[in-house]
Amino acid sequence: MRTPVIAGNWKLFKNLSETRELLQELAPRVAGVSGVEIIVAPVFTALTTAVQAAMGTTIRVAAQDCFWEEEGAFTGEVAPGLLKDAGCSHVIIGHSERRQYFGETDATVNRKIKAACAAGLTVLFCVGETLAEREAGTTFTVIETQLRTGLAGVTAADLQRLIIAYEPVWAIGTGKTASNEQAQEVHARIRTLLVSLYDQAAADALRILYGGSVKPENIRGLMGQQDIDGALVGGASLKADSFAAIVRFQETE
Ligand SMILES: O=C(CO)COP(=O)(O)O
Repeated sequence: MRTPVIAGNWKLFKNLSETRELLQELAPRVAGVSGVEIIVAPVFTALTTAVQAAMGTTIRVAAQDCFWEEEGAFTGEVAPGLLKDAGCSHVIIGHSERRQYFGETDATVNRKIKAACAAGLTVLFCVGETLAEREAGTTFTVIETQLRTGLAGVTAADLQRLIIAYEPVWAIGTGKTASNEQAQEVHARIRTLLVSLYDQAAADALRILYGGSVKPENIRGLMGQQDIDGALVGGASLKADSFAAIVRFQETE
């Protein structure tokens, strides 16, 4: 049985007081939910505030990116060990917005994943195709390359520190969710690839989240799919009510 994961990627939203406020609103709304891992990913400057606000709850805190070196002359970067030191348990790596706007490549994603695992963080490794790639019929080729390169040198032991998030770029912030079937198809193929890269047991244990316009209204259908083990939520994670409703997907009608 894979424990579902519901993660909120707050992107570049929420200052310190808003971070505190959102977590104070969220905590009572998700208290008592068992069997779901809950993660929020605020901006770097709000991480320690979030860690403090989440103390005593089951909510875990993720960073939205990290660097691959632990220290050195790398102005502006944040090391995985520093995230751990700040109280983060998770880090998002390879989000399509970093690939699109900040020059993230499969090779840098790979270095970051290995460094984050070595620092003892759990990685939310994002993959996904653009609309042009889907329309050209290359969805799975693109994702396979992202996975093969991203996971190069990632050991079976490291894999236990990994969660994959499939986020079709065309579904992010557009209100267009992949259909349950479209998402399931890609998730199943990701799992099959993991069997060939590792083994059946490792692939069976790994959580694969879906991301892209996830809302309280569509989470249940997505979670009903065999290979969908949770969600990476953007917009709907910025409000306590909608994020809590997604976390409580087992209870919605
Ligand atoms: O990018 C996402 C999460 O990382 C998805 O964002 P939306 O839920 O706003 O589409």
